[in-house]
Amino acid sequence: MTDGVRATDRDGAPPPFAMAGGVVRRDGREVLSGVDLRVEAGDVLAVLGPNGAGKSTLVKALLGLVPLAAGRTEIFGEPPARFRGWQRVGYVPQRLPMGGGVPSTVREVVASGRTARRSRWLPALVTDRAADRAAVDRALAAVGLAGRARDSAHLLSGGQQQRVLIARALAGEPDVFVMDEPTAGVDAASQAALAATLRGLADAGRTVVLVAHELGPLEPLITRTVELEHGRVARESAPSRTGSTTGSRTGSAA
Ligand SMILES: Nc1ncnc2c1ncn2[C@@H]1O[C@H](COP(=O)(O)OP(=O)(O)OP(=O)(O)O)[C@@H](O)[C@H]1O
Repeated sequence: MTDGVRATDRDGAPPPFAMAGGVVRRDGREVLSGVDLRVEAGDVLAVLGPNGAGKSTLVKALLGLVPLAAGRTEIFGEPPARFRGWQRVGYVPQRLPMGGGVPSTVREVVASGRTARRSRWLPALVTDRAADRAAVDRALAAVGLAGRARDSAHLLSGGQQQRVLIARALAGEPDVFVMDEPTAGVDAASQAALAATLRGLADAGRTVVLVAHELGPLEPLITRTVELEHGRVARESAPSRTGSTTGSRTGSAA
């Protein structure tokens, strides 16, 4: 492989994410320093590291939500600015964004995960609307919030809001999930439920990138880990599908 960005997988398809020499500066300070990272289809990758190491910045940069000051990154072979397949990517941010002062119900937030699947120009067909409703119902059930669908999302606890955001991503039925600390502030039972959901996604061949401080019950699902320190990849390991670590190395990710 000569170029971390351009290389393709065995089928010739570009990988979900490929970053080469990624640098991000915030307030004139380098918070991501020359990160090389390829995420292959089917990876369940955990991005680990201490507070402030750059984990959230890395996943936002992979998605093009923060610009690179140097280096390159691609989503399914396209730079984020040219990428058009957003229905293939589900992002679970750390917090529920506060939108415009209009309270949204849990169902409305989860249903917004379907938006990228719809045409901007054509009205939704009746069959599309039925598929949307069914996907939203499945997503709500998967995170145990079916009974809270009509509640205001902003009045839920932090852990429940996190589950709403996970459901929003599930509702979009994407190929790739990017989750920023999906277990932060979530009780043990909800973490176990999330682990079961992730197991289903992994078994279905979905790609998952998740940021975590502690893996907890998610640990057995993780196929790769990347550990950041001070904005650099300090360690990379490749635990097996069953979660036991098969190897690790120190240095920059390839
Ligand atoms: N919008 C911003 N403006 C300025 N600095 C920022 C901004 N966002 C993040 N930073 C800084 O970038 C560095 C990396 O932050 P980031 O949130 O990516 O780390 P993290 O590893 O995800 O931390 P945590 O585990 O606490 O969420 C930190 O020093 C942080 O203060």
